[in-house]
Amino acid sequence: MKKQTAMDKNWFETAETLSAALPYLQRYDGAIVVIKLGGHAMGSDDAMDLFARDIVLMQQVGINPVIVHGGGPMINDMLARLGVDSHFVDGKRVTDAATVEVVEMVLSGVVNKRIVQAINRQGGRGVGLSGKDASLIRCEPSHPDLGFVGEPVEMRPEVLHTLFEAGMIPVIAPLGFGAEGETFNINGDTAAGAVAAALKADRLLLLTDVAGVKDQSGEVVTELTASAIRKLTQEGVIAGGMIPKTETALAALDGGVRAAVILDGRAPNACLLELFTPHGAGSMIRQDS
Ligand SMILES: Nc1ncnc2c1ncn2[C@@H]1O[C@H](COP(=O)(O)OP(=O)(O)O)[C@@H](O)[C@H]1O
Ligand SMILES: CC(=O)N[C@@H](CCC(=O)OP(=O)(O)O)C(=O)O
Repeated sequence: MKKQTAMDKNWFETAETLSAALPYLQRYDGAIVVIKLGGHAMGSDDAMDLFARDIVLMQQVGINPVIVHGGGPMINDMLARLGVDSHFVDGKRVTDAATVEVVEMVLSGVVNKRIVQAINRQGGRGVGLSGKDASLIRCEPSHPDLGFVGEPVEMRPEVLHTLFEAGMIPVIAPLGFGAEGETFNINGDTAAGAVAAALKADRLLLLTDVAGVKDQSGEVVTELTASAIRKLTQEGVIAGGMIPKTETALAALDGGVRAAVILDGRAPNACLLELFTPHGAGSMIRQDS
């Protein structure tokens, strides 16, 4: 069989690849796949359309896709336009009362609706919501120094099952609510992991701007166990923004997700190649057996 590459834009339109994909289509029938789309992985409108086409195709073949998005760069732009200073501690934005208003405006507004519209343009029915809707994500403060940064503590995923049954595709902005009615800003990876665990998802796909988790020599490792991740982190090979991503993957596995995959969201058909080909895409992380 010809090895498919991420450059094959019309991957699912050829009979050869479709027949190779058949066993995978059957395997994933009815599966729940949570996809985290980070701000850096959101490209031009054309790239967004290709991403949305993959998501709609997944749904058409029987998968229940859920998108959890980020939008850090878009929040940065808006804060800069408003003259509000912002900084990060350990990958999380220190979020005061003024900042959380802007975060909600940007994530639940422009970013969320851009994704919803892209899905709808491809013939799907995207429904935008945040962790506030239907009490999906209740949070507690993540750390006293971070202000309104939330850690998910209670999930109510029923609304997502209702949307699946209605044939709709949930698109979730990473915001939550607190016991006192506060709005919390949640790191996008953390929110995706919490949603995936609450749904006991079959796959958590973390889309980013690198091909996967790289080892000491800079090669992408296609299969990783939880203990291999811990070793690479201790050795400093996994660093920076990859640390919260791999931590999210491990927490999701502990929460009952079958496997998490870190892959390049900018590559055409990335999600389809991961799900429907023998070689997959990116780095797949599983529990130690
Ligand atoms: N071992 C590693 N393998 C791959 N990427 C790594 C590794 N260690 C650190 N990184 C960095 O992590 C980045 C991804 O994290 P981040 O920029 O936060 O992604 P996103 O904005 O998509 O959430 C990569 O672009 C890369 O620079
Ligand atoms: C607490 C925290 O840091 N929240 C993030 C939420 C958006 C996000 O995670 O966006 P990416 O996935 O594009 O990085 C923020 O304010 O930037």
